[in-house]
Amino acid sequence: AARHEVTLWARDDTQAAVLREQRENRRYLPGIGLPDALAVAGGDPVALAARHELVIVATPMAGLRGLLQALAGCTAPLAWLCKGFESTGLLGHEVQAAVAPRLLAGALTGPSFAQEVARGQPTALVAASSHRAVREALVAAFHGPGVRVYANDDLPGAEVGGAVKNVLAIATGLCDGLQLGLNARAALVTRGLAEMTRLGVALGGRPETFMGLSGLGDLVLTATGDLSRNRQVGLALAQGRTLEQAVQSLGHVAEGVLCARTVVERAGRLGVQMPIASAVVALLDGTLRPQAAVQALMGRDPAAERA
Ligand SMILES: NC(=O)C1=CN([C@@H]2O[C@H](COP(=O)(O)OP(=O)(O)OC[C@H]3O[C@@H](n4cnc5c(N)ncnc54)[C@H](O)[C@@H]3O)[C@@H](O)[C@H]2O)C=CC1
Ligand SMILES: O=C(CO)COP(=O)(O)O
Repeated sequence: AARHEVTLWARDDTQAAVLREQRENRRYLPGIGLPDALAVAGGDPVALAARHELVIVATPMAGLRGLLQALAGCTAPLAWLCKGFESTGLLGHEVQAAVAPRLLAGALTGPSFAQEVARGQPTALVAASSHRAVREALVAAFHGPGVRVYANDDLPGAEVGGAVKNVLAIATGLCDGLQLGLNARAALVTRGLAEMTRLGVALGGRPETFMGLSGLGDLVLTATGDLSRNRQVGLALAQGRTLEQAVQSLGHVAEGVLCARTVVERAGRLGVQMPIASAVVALLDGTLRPQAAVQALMGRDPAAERA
């Protein structure tokens, strides 16, 4: 908003009025004032999008389909921020191909806790899209003193990284909550990266994407940073809380909880092995206790180290 004319759109008109009056999102981003220059609107998103040069969709995965459907005729470049698989089993670009194939679209992703971005702390992101116009619009809008934006045309790879790291952050939260040690955490992150890469390549991503900001970068941030909601779920489960309690006390979306099963099912259909993600599914289901999950992962047969 310091460099461009920006409108924040809220799907609920009452909420838009509250944001306009309080200049703060007290429920979801407390303590961070909205810049004076930022306009806040409710109403029709289609008419609003038609008056802007770039559209950013900042819903959870569950809200992406509806908004893309509404904005299907939009001619401005559009990018979503959500990271996960939809409950149908689709990634964001697959949802878009189904409901709004003509959009010039992509994802803005990478290691970026919202609170730190909002405070202007240094952050590096990835503008992922097969469309050059989208990559360039995202770099032009966001690249600046506080944010570096790298362009990548591998949208499937960037999306798999953002989705799978959430599931792996639940595992590392559990690992740390159970005090299994720093060796165990490093092993989980590294072998988790191998799982992410295997699935991502099978879904059309390029191997090097997983070594970049949207893969390794976001995995390191989310698996080790206590601001992560997915990691917090793992920590809460380690304290003996039920999944319901862990999710309720969070008060925010934890996409890894919602898509862990989908990740493992899609991997299964492609013949991709994901032992850590599978253990997370069993832990979330309550069919495996944490100690049994550790034994199961450590008891696997020896294997050659490769992705
Ligand atoms: N918070 C963070 O640091 C980051 C979050 N993300 C991703 O962005 C997405 C949203 O995350 P947050 O805003 O942090 O979650 P949040 O739980 O803090 O806020 C969710 C927001 O989405 C709205 N919402 C909920 N269901 C909706 C629906 N069906 N349709 C439209 N809007 C809906 C809520 O009213 C609320 O404003 C997630 O996919 C998350 O993985 C990505 C990068 C960083
Ligand atoms: O994606 C994120 C940081 O890049 C936020 O992760 P959480 O959703 O686990 O908080």
